[in-house]
Amino acid sequence: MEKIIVIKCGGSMIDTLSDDFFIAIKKLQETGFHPIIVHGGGPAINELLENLQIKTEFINGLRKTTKEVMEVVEMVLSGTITNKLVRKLHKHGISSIGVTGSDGGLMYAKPKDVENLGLVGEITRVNQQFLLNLLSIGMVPVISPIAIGMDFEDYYNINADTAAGEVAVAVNAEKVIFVTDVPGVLKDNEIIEKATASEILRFIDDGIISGGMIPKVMAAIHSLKGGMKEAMIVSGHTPLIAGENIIGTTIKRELEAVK
Ligand SMILES: Nc1ncnc2c1ncn2[C@@H]1O[C@H](COP(=O)(O)OP(=O)(O)O)[C@@H](O)[C@H]1O
Ligand SMILES: CC(=O)N[C@@H](CCC(=O)OP(=O)(O)O)C(=O)O
Repeated sequence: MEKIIVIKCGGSMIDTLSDDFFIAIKKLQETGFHPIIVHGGGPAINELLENLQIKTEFINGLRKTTKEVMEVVEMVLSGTITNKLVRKLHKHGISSIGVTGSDGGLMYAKPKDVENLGLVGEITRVNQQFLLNLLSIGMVPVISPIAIGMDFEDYYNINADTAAGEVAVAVNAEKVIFVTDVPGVLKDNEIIEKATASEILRFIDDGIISGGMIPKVMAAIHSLKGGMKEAMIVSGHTPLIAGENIIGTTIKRELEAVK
């Protein structure tokens, strides 16, 4: 299937997404694109953990996930946030369906580093056909980044940027767009409009890119290596289909970027 766009909605801005965002998704569909949404929800998970007085900590941008934390992560991501997004999409006339890694065996994972990160997973397989089937009937899949273990019992917390990158590679997407709370990758408060993978890696080394921006750019680089043409990082307040004038950071493969 052609013209698949993976859109990752960061938890940092899910509650402030404007009608324009959903109108843009509708327009994408009307112009022949097949959007897939992968969502995060870090801030909402933090809030519920705090209310429940469960301690949480991040190691290199990943949440150390005990069994107790995992229950909250699944509750917030696959319960509250997926359904919130699906309702908003339907309100804007977009047929959508919320799925987690368990649905249709969508995403399998193995532990990334049990000792230090507990139930944080590394995706081992994405069921591409399941997603293509949903797209072929005009559905927008809204994916919660929880994956299942090969034993069908364990389940894992996946960083949503990483999940979006893996989904993009699996369905051979044209593009992945990371929608977040900043207007792109910033350097000295200015948006870096275009960058290659190697420039991005240098920005990480130099400390220009840090924290939550790291999994985004790493997922972008992973999907470019997997064959995708370009990845973008944009603000949730930027109209997604402003064509050539879309404001944000575009990351391309090396050869294309120098053209
Ligand atoms: N160079 C950079 N440019 C822009 N944002 C950056 C940069 N380095 C670190 N960040 C941080 O990354 C954050 C976005 O990541 P994150 O908070 O995880 O958002 P989301 O919930 O959308 O995934 C920004 O709010 C900013 O604090
Ligand atoms: C392993 C890991 O860190 N998982 C994330 C999943 C949600 C997420 O990635 O949300 P954002 O996109 O809002 O950051 C977490 O537990 O917060």
